[in-house]
Amino acid sequence: MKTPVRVAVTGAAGQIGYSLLFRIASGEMLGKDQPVILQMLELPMEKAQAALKGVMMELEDCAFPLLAGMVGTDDAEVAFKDADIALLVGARPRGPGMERKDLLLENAKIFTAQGAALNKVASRDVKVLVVGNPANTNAYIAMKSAPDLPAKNFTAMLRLDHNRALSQLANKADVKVGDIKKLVVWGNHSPTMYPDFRFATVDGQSLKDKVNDADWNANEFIPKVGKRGAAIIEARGLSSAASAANAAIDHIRDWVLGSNGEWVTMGVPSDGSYGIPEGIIYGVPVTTENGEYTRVQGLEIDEFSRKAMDKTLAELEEERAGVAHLLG
Ligand SMILES: NC(=O)C1=CN([C@@H]2O[C@H](COP(=O)(O)OP(=O)(O)OC[C@H]3O[C@@H](n4cnc5c(N)ncnc54)[C@H](O)[C@@H]3O)[C@@H](O)[C@H]2O)C=CC1
Ligand SMILES: O=C([O-])CC(=O)C(=O)O
Repeated sequence: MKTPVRVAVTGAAGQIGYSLLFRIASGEMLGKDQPVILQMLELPMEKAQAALKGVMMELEDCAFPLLAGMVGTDDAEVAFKDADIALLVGARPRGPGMERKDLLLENAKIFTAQGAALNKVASRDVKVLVVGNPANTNAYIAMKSAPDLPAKNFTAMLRLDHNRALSQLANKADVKVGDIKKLVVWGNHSPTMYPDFRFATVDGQSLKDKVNDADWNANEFIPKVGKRGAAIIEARGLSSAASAANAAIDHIRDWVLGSNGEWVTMGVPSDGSYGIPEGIIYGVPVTTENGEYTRVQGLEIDEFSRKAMDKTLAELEEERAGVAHLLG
């Protein structure tokens, strides 16, 4: 039997938490032979703690053989103690008519405190995925608040956007979603993101050539992927939860277990490539192996793409400036 992996999940009693925890405990994230200990954080409020207790009772009732232990707490330093993986989900979600950056200042405080707690007590190799919005800038805040941890361990979730783009492309080109390779979503998890299928292939053939519709790309595909979160809120009255949890599982699974040479999109601190200033958490294509991600380098950036990538970068720089005063 393998040593259990400690997985911290914040916002554990929320909608995404409810879709996420059971799948982690069943082995869908780290493998069917990997025991896990769930370390769950919720707000120090009676209602949130009671809801967390209920979730833990249900986890118990599933009798998951891989669930080697559970902790439920309102103290970040307890939740993050020796954590190998930290899924930072807990934050206020947006409602109708809001943009994700409207949540910036409200949610920023959470990520300064949680970054500091991770810095103090988590495993030095902790892999952090920020889901709470605005995800890229929250990941940046957590990273800056954890100076003793490697910056590369802080990532933001662009995988839901990547998966959304895959499905739209599969429909348009009438191909199987699983056959599409080499897709990327550049930038911020916001409507400025740039889903880019210029390099994508299906069975080794160019997907761009197959689609061959620049108007659809610019005027339907890109805005549809960018605004999908809002469309879900409009339809459901609540923001995406099951698909967000699914993307979080995809992100961590690939980071830990490897992507077998396939490209996946992760929001990671920039190394300066593609004209993205160092440190900005920006969606880029990566491959993953042995628990590490490697950027896909050297892709050609044409004029249309440069413009789109600069636009989403400008938004991230604006968000960063908006929280600079919190980072001392
Ligand atoms: N990056 C992405 O692709 C996506 C991000 N999101 C974001 O994920 C976040 C969570 O969404 P939902 O689960 O739908 O919201 P929710 O409101 O159902 O759950 C959030 C939970 O977090 C808890 N919480 C709030 N502050 C906390 C703190 N400081 N520490 C611990 N727990 C805390 C709340 O009590 C609540 O139970 C939101 O910010 C949402 O916008 C949602 C979908 C996709
Ligand atoms: O749109 C939202 O606020 C929730 C989210 O991030 C998404 O579904 O992409």
